[in-house]
Amino acid sequence: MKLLLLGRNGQVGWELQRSLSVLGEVVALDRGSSNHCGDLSNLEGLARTVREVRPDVIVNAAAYTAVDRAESEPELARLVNAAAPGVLAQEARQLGALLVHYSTDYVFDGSGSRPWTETDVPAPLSVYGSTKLDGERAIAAHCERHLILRTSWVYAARGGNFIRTMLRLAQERERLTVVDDQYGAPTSAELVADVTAHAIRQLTAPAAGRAGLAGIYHLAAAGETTWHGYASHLLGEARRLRPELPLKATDIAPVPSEAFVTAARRPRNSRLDTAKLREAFGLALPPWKQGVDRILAEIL
Ligand SMILES: NC(=O)C1=CN([C@@H]2O[C@H](COP(=O)(O)OP(=O)(O)OC[C@H]3O[C@@H](n4cnc5c(N)ncnc54)[C@H](OP(=O)(O)O)[C@@H]3O)[C@@H](O)[C@H]2O)C=CC1
Ligand SMILES: Cc1cn([C@H]2C[C@H](O)[C@@H](COP(=O)(O)OP(=O)(O)O[C@H]3O[C@@H](C)C(=O)[C@@H](O)[C@H]3O)O2)c(=O)[nH]c1=O
Ligand SMILES: [Mg+2]
Repeated sequence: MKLLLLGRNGQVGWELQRSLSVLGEVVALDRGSSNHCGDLSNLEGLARTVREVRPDVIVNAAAYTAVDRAESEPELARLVNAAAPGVLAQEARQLGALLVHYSTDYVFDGSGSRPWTETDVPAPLSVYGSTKLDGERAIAAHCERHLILRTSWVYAARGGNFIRTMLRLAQERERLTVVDDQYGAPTSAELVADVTAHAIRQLTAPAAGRAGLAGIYHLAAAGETTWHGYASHLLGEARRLRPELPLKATDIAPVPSEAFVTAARRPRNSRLDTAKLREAFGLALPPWKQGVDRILAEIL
């Protein structure tokens, strides 16, 4: 089996280089690759890459993920998050390839407190969320053989994420303010990559009925917290693991969303119901703290 991985240096892309390697030959590209075009803002180049590589599976881990910046750069966000996945879907369909793609809890408006299911109607609050939703729709419209995994609050030992931001801020400031009215589940890039490999294995197995597995699934670690709960847990754990770390922040103040002003609005309810994924693929999803503690041990 031949796999084409786009966005290989992102949080999820980096972990996919590991988890996909047991499935077959992986051609892994980033935007600066010289052998093939891996730049999602170059739609012709992207189509050419798929035609040259002729993969059995395309895994797209590249995306415009700067949530606040997207508010002032909507065209670029839409090109990368919506137009490029549409091109990948058309090319995958031509080849009969499986297209694997990622989306986000930010496609929802965050109303209510019930975990969102795959049949709930998305209504994004931000440019990022809206472009990600358009990407999902472009894929569903052009390529039946797709797997879209909607995940949330992704972190990894490398790359930009909330854990690394909090560890940095806690060394700079005595007091942090963190929102305590947005609920979700921090999910490790490792988990996303491992689940992806399991799902691809099942979707490409010669067994009958695999076609029925295509579609959209919610993938997040088990349990829930708020950004404040997440920050409190990770800084407590950091102190326990490395008492000598110069963490100045002793006060982590919980604040409502209105008190922490950002360019983009974010959903209050980002809980994802993962029953469909667990049942379809026979998987268990670990509690969110398990992955966070593991990555902290790695970072520190
Ligand atoms: N991060 C999160 O919290 C969440 C992410 N997701 C989704 O999961 C997927 C993976 O995200 P994650 O790994 O966390 O994101 P990262 O931001 O860590 O990685 C995204 C990668 O995409 C690359 N990229 C951006 N623009 C282009 C472009 N024009 N051409 C080629 N590559 C490009 C980035 O490269 P560079 O660094 O050079 O810009 C980066 O390597 C995305 O679809 C994202 O929307 C879903 C929910 C939560
Ligand atoms: C840095 C910081 C953030 N916050 C808040 C702002 C926001 O509501 C929340 C998280 O902020 P961040 O900017 O780190 O995270 P954000 O970029 O919103 O993370 C999102 O990224 C995209 C790609 C996704 O798809 C989402 O699932 C989600 O992970 O925490 C504080 O309250 N205090 C702080 O000091
Ligand atoms: Mg961010």
